[in-house]
Amino acid sequence: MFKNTFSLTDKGYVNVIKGILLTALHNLSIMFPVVLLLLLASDMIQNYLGDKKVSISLFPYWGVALLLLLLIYWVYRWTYRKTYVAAYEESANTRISLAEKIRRLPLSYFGNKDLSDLTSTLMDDTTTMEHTLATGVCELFGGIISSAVVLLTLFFYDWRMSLSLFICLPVSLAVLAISYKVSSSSNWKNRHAKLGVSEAIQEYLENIKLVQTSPQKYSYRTQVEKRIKKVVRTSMIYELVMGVFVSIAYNILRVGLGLVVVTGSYLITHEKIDLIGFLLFLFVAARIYDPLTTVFFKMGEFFYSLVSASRIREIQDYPVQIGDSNITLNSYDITFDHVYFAYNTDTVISDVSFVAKQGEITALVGPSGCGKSTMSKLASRFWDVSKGRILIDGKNINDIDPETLLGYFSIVFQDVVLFNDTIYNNIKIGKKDATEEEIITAARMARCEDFIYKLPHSYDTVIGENGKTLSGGERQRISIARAFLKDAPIVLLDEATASLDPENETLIQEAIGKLIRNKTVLIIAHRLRSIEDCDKIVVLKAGKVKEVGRHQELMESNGLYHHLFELQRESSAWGVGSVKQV
Ligand SMILES: Nc1ncnc2c1ncn2[C@@H]1O[C@H](COP(=O)(O)OP(=O)(O)OP(=O)(O)O)[C@@H](O)[C@H]1O
Repeated sequence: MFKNTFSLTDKGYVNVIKGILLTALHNLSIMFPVVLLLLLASDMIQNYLGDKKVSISLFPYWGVALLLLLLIYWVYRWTYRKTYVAAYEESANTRISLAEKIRRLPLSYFGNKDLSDLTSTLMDDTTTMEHTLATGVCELFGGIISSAVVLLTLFFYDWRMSLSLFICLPVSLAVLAISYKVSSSSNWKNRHAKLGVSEAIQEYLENIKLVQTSPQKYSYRTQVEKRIKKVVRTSMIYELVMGVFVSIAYNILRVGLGLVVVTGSYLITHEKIDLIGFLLFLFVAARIYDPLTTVFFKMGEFFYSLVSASRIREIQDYPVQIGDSNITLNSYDITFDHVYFAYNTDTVISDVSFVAKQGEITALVGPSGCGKSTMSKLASRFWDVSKGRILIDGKNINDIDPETLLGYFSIVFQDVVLFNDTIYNNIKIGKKDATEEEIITAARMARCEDFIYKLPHSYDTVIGENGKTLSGGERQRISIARAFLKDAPIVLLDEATASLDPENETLIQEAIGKLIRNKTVLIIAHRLRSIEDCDKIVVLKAGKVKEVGRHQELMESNGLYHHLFELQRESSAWGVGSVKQV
């Protein structure tokens, strides 16, 4: 429960428990000097009030004080290391485990999540937890334990005064518990408002070119400003709610001291305790809640961190796609067997059945939005089918571990993803243990060398965030080089040559011809001319198979394919000049 609440790793949980116990020990150790002072004061007063006035030797007190100083220093050092160092370690471990988990999450998870939301969990939420673990959690629970130990000890000394002191602690903690319930919704609202700002700023920056040229640019800025103001508003409400409750809880705690004075005075007047005993109790009582009162004022932060913990937990608990990693595939026909799929509730693929055979090129064509890319993503288990089966080598891909399955695929998508790294490393992603020679050969086959050698450091040139220093065609060629390097038995090409100029397109198509020899190839291309020679063409419309056949058969059947082909033929004759002529 505790581990879950703070979203701790196994190691972090053990460290936090140690941190709590050490903090309690530290709190108790700092009580010892108070006791020592009280003993000295008691000695002196008794000596002063006694018949024989003998001066007391301070030597033993100095000795004990020195020992206590060493003890406190040692306990503090130990506590500091356990709480702070363990908190930093825990946040590093949490980030690593989250990143690993995010890597294994199905794409369906990202459909409902914004990138800035995930970044915020990885960076902000883990930092919040780090801060709370280092300061709040150990201090709060350590403070409760040390206060309980001292209260218990005081009970043996005088149960009546202890009771008056103790009675306020549970009330005060109850007020804090209520404050948690009451502030919870404003806490979440505040967090959503902050996320809204990150999203708006990210969108603003990503689309800065469009924003600058748009007549609406001031309205974009106003939207960001509005969201920032919302954060201010929700933060103030949250702080206000917490401020009211925390000050009530704090004052209730302090009422305990007043009750001790009243009870003590009563007991003295009825000669049930002596004055020195009373003063001694009062000194200890005044210090007993010190560790707790510091934490009380951090309660807002503490509750805020619970939201972070629950956001971290949401990712950690999200189910990942499972499957057997020991399954091996020996042949690579892909069979789509009555496949259905919906992204959310809208079905985008309905009852699709066909076979993409090994050694053949199967093309998926159809109007925009008909589900071509979705089919290729289903084949590689980026998403799981809602109904039906996809089989490779007769095995249902849902039974195969996604990473193992992807090992059999080379994929070139329309939207290329590149890392802010060298060209060399960006190509190497295709094959972890590739040799330099293999990388250079793959780059050459994908026609990358034409531009690589023009770059200042050729293969060692760093290409910026998502390859922003390269053109669309150059980026595409790097992703094709990756596919060459991987040389997997199944190849998915989703508009792989879409951003290439005609000269490069022809050259790369030749190279792709070599790449796909004797493999299972699923190709998506809008330009129907480029798939005329495919072994099988599957024509989709609104997520359903309309026609299947070779180019010539489909043209002769005079159906959707024929219609699309004719449309493209007409549009290829179209040019800006033709508008003028109309
Ligand atoms: N991540 C997603 N979440 C929700 N709906 C999606 C998602 N991706 C695609 N869709 C919807 O699914 C349908 C099929 O999309 P898909 O990208 O497969 O079509 P496509 O035929 O490849 O289109 P295009 O030729 O324009 O690339 C479309 O209606 C699209 O709006």
